[in-house]
Amino acid sequence: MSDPTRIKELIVTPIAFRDPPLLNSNGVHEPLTLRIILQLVLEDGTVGLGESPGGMARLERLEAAAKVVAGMDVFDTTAVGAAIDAALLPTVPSSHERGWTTSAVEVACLDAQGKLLGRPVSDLLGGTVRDSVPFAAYLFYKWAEHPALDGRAAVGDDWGEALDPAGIVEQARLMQERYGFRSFKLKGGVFPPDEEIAAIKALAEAFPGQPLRLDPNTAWTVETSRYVARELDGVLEYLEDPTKGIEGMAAVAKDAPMPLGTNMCVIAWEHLRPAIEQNAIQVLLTDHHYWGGLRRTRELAAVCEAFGLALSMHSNSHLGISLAAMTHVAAAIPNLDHSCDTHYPWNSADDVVLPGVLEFRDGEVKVPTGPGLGVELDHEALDRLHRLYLDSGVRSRDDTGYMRRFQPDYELRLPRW
Ligand SMILES: O=C([O-])C(=O)C[C@H](O)[C@@H](O)C(=O)[O-]
Ligand SMILES: [Mg+2]
Repeated sequence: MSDPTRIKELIVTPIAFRDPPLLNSNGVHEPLTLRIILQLVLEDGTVGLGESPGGMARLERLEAAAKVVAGMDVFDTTAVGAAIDAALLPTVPSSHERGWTTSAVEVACLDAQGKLLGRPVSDLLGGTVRDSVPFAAYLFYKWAEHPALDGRAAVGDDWGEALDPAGIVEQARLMQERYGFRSFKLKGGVFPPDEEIAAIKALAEAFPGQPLRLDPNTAWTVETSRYVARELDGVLEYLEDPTKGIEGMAAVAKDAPMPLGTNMCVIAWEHLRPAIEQNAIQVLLTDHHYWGGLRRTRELAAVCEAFGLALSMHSNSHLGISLAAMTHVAAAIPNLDHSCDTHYPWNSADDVVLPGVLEFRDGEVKVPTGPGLGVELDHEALDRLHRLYLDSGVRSRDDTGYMRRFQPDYELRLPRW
């Protein structure tokens, strides 16, 4: 007799979807970005959903994971994670890298468990401490459109250009109008620091009292970071990854007047000890996609609480399965001190989940109450975006290479200033 909680198969589907020309310290987002959608099918036909960042390496690892999880019990997530980890170990020495794979599969397991039990994933994480989760508007310098290229016409969007303080304030107003966000993060590291300081000051004037953050993704030296921190004293709730590495961040933190946050220098369990010992960071941006999944993220929150680190949440270009997972875990973490990052407004037009559940009201997403993640797969959208993946030929993210198509002398330099 078949056992309903046994995993029958893991279906791994790479997809591509539209992305605006968002600028960062590495270059510019390409017209298409990649994710991988997981359908974990149980013997009884229950399907658990997962979503992972894309790219060939991640796809191959998830396909390898699919081979080892078949036949395992969906409630045995520790064993599922260990089996995947062991399968990847010979070819993927980095535990952080292996974590991307185990995390995506854990979310699919939890979604399936919730569906079997008729309970939301947040219940499986210990229950909610908030009914809705606050997110920040994620502001980017951006071009008005993807320029015409290789016979392809230019691709515009309804956000417009943002290349100076006025453009950033206008984008923030649109974000607030459309989604009600009450805090703002600016992706920096694009223009000389004084221009980005001016943009933050313009936001502070336009949105008095609303929390602001700036994240140049290590585009600055220690000296430049100290200068920016001084200039933005009293203006930022935290400054994110101004410079590279735990030592560099510790040097900046010594006299920065605001907390420093990271999703770059503390990305694995072994980074916590040196970062805490050196007081390199005061805010950790967690991300269940690489911290081992939703349960490990909950555990990470407890570690942060023990050591007095504040907690925020990182995001990359993502769709609704990830947003649902982020919302469930954020709802279950008592010490979530800051609104979470999300790229969702930039990509939601191409979602793979049916509309109606994940909506931003006053900058918050209500925690889904349906079984599992509470979202339903849009099979038509999945097929369409998988075909787009196959036809596009895009197989990895290359912000720098894409920038060079328009500025051949563009150099990736970190720190740049
Ligand atoms: O907080 C962050 O560092 C990010 O969101 C990383 C992303 O890759 C962001 O820089 C982007 O999408 O360009
Ligand atoms: Mg960051």
